[in-house]
Amino acid sequence: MARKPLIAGNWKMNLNHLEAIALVQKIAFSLPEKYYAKVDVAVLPPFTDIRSVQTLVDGDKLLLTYGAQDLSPHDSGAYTGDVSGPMLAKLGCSYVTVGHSERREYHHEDDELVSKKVRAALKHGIKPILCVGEKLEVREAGNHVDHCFDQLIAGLKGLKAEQVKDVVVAYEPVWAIGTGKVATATDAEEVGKALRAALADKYGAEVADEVRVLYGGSVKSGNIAELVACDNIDGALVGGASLQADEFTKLCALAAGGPLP
Ligand SMILES: O=C(CO)COP(=O)(O)O
Repeated sequence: MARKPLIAGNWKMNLNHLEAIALVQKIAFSLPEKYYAKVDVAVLPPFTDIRSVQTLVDGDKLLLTYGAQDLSPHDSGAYTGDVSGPMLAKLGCSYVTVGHSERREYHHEDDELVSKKVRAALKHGIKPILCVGEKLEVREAGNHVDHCFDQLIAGLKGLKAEQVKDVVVAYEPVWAIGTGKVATATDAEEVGKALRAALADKYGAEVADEVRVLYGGSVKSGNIAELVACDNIDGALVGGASLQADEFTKLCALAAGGPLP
């Protein structure tokens, strides 16, 4: 089955709402609509920008989608500082990253919490982008596939096969994030293939065939083509390069199979 690639720009803690509007306008201006038939494009701004992005996307009927970088496992209540699935759904979010390595590291999120967040997203019709990936020492010990497998299975805990189809998986080796060190296409495909095999094993071949597996970690216009050419890599979760309109547009066009606009 041909899966439509997804390019999702994880802005992390960058750009205020005015800068967000400017960036989305530039992307919309420079990526002609015809490309969206071949690639899904999403931006994942900080919470404070989402309303502005929603207004722009709705007002100008843009084909670009958007989402958030985190959500609470709870729907509402006394959870100071948190933002819930219903709030994000009301803002029209299509995606939310869950279990990003930066949240696992700086906010001590464990697999149990990650799986609750995955379920919270699905409950409110938002596709979770479940991030998995190993640190350098795990890779050097040769345990990267097992590590990602464990994070995947734990993150999907409690889901029915039908729900798993709506999950996007992102393989992001921690050592490749923001370092300029990209995993080779062979490295990405090795893990992508193993994760899809794990999905087939647990949820059936039909489900495994539908789930998009992205690669993330120093993705740029110069390496996206070889990554999406891999059988089991269906797009990218892009950090730094998603903050520059020209670079992000190029990346999306190349993921769509080109030519450059
Ligand atoms: O963490 C990432 C995306 O979620 C990757 O970040 P970079 O593309 O900046 O390496």
